[in-house]
Amino acid sequence: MQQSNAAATALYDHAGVGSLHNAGPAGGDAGDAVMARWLQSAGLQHLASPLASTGIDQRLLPNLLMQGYGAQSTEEKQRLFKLMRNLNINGESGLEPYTPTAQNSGGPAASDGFYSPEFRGDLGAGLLNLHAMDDTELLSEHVTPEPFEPSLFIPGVNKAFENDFNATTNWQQKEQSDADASASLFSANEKEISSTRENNVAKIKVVVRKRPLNKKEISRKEDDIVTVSENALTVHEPKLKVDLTAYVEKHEFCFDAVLDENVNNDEVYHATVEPIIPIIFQRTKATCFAYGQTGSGKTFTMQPLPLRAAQDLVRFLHQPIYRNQRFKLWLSYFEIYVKEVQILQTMTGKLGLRVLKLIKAFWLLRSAFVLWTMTRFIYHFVGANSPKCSVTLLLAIQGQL
Ligand SMILES: Nc1ncnc2c1ncn2[C@@H]1O[C@H](COP(=O)(O)OP(=O)(O)OP(=O)(O)O)[C@@H](O)[C@H]1O
Repeated sequence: MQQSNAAATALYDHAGVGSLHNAGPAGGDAGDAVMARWLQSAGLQHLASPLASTGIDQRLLPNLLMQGYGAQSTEEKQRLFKLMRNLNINGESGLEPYTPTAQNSGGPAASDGFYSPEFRGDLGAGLLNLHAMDDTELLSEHVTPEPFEPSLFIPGVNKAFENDFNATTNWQQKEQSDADASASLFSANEKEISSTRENNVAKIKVVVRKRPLNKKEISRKEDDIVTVSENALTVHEPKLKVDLTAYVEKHEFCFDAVLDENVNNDEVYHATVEPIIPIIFQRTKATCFAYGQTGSGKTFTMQPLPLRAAQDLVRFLHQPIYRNQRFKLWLSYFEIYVKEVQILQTMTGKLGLRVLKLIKAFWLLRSAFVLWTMTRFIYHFVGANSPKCSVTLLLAIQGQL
């Protein structure tokens, strides 16, 4: 490596005195000599003479080399690749940046040379500097979690969403109170915050749940390629460079919440459905659905949610504040299979409540069936081409879209 750097430096130095690139399109003796020394440094001197005899524009030679011109074996191609990388095309190796010398300042401009943008452009087609690639290009934009509006009636129920909201608004309140202790100003500010809150209520909350590797995947010794941190998950995608070295490309995605493989179904309920139950009592519509590849855990995740939601709904209906508001509980099951919607059962009022208690035992089986068909439907129309990933998306929607 040391050797090839030295050769690259030689090539670089010669650029200043008009050797390789200043030799013009037809090349020159000095340019040939530098090229030969450079190739020799990697034990590839045998590639120099065929190239020199071609009469090809010297500036195209590195590009041709990278395309395999002259090199026979994979090992030779790999050596060429390393050699080219050490040329510091992107200014990232140990070489100093090119500064035009007094000698060349009067001659052809540096921009015409080996390191010129024009030349780099030529190299670009054949030389892909993977080390210079910026993985962050693949990062999604940072998404600031937007909470649901907490219920006005049942403080404390919207724990998860309220925590999110408090995190974003606490600093505003603190700054304001520090700056001005005046109660009237504070209350004006509170009004402002409250109106901002009303205008900025997120209508959709997206939660991702990662499932653990299953027995089959473990027995096949598959890697767990998803890691979770706070509200982001990273997919570690194994890839191969052009020189066949393995590397891992990271793709990071942000969501309102990301639940790792250790969370239980109760925690899923707390993070997704529980906060939207009180919202229903504000006469707002709420929906929760799951999306994900087959086997990613949609049924496992969704199955316990309707029962938990029904328990909370009944509990709310019995609270004094709602008891006299003539709320009706109306349950219906329907199956969506391909293009057909079939209503399985509908119940209203007190009958609904009574039947709800009776069917508790059958609830799990029935909801699993309905959710299974629903998710199959969603998968069929939306997810057929999605990449394999062991995560389930839970979309908790409040209000009318
Ligand atoms: N978080 C989890 N923890 C433990 N096991 C899980 C988890 N999520 C899913 N599983 C298991 O993974 C398997 C597949 O899950 P599930 O049937 O829910 O997937 P699915 O997305 O509904 O698949 P399909 O779309 O084919 O119906 C099941 O055996 C389930 O028990």
